[in-house]
Amino acid sequence: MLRIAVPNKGSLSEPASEMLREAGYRQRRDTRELVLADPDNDVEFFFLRPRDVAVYVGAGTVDAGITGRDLMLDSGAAAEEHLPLGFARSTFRFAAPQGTVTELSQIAGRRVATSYSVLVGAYLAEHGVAADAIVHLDGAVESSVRLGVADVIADVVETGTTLRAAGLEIFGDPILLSEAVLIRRAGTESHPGLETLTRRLQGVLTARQYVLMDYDVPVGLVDAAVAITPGLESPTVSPLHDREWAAVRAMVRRDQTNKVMDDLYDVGARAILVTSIHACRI
Ligand SMILES: Nc1ncnc2c1ncn2[C@@H]1O[C@H](COP(=O)(O)OP(=O)(O)OP(=O)(O)O)[C@@H](O)[C@H]1O
Ligand SMILES: O=P(O)(O)OC[C@H]1O[C@H](OP(=O)(O)OP(=O)(O)O)[C@H](O)[C@@H]1O
Ligand SMILES: [Mg+2]
Repeated sequence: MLRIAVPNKGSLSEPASEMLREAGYRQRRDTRELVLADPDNDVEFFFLRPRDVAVYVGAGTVDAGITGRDLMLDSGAAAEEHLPLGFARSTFRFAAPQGTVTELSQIAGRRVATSYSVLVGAYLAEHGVAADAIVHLDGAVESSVRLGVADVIADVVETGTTLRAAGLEIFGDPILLSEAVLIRRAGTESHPGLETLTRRLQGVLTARQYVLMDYDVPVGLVDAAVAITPGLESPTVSPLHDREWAAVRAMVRRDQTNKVMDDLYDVGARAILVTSIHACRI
């Protein structure tokens, strides 16, 4: 039985469960459920605080877990990234009141508030900057400067709305680019069930990232069209009843759909159809 830790709250929780559901696993209906068995798939899910997921994975009491890259690194647990999952993307950055601090070295002698003390401590040490103190807070870190417990913050930034509202401005390079990741215990043999889970999640990622494109093209223009839609391996080219024309089917990146259709039309393709991929195994 594969044991998987899943965030029970916060911004990772809902998309993580949604992705597992799309991958064919049972997920809880009631957000208060802490454990859920999925006997058909020989899997057991443990719903844990996002910050604790890496701790359990590092201790080896669960085989894998979903958490944020930033949370995993901050935990200091013996866990490693197994598969990036493409949601909960954020950057982790320093910020300060407009015009007060503009570069990393100026953190020397100042107080830094953060919920990610380990991550920030390691980053400052690596860059040879000695802060006056790292003030550990649980959340709402953006208010710490106004309330006088810190001079600078280090926090998760997505749209920047929260920072702006607090009158803060980012400075320095991003400390980290984060997203949700599937993690496993560092340096261990992979559980056979983990390989199935990984393939299923990769299938979900592919189905989200790609569409299926079908079109007809004159036989003499197949090579030009296929150069625009090379697919993942090689596109399918089938004869049509009208021997002058061929039908082509290829996977295309979802975010390039319209540009690819324009280019295909320009080389002479017609009847271009786009279909979503419901599920796949690559
Ligand atoms: N606004 C956001 N946009 C994208 N990702 C985010 C955002 N806020 C947090 N995250 C990411 O989500 C993960 C966990 O953060 P989240 O804030 O959900 O946990 P939490 O702070 O424990 O929950 P809560 O804020 O509900 O107490 C981290 O990996 C973080 O980078
Ligand atoms: O750049 P933005 O799009 O504004 O998003 C970033 C904010 O979102 C998260 O806060 P959350 O709501 O999780 O509150 P918390 O700080 O108490 O964890 C994060 O900690 C930032 O404060
Ligand atoms: Mg939060």
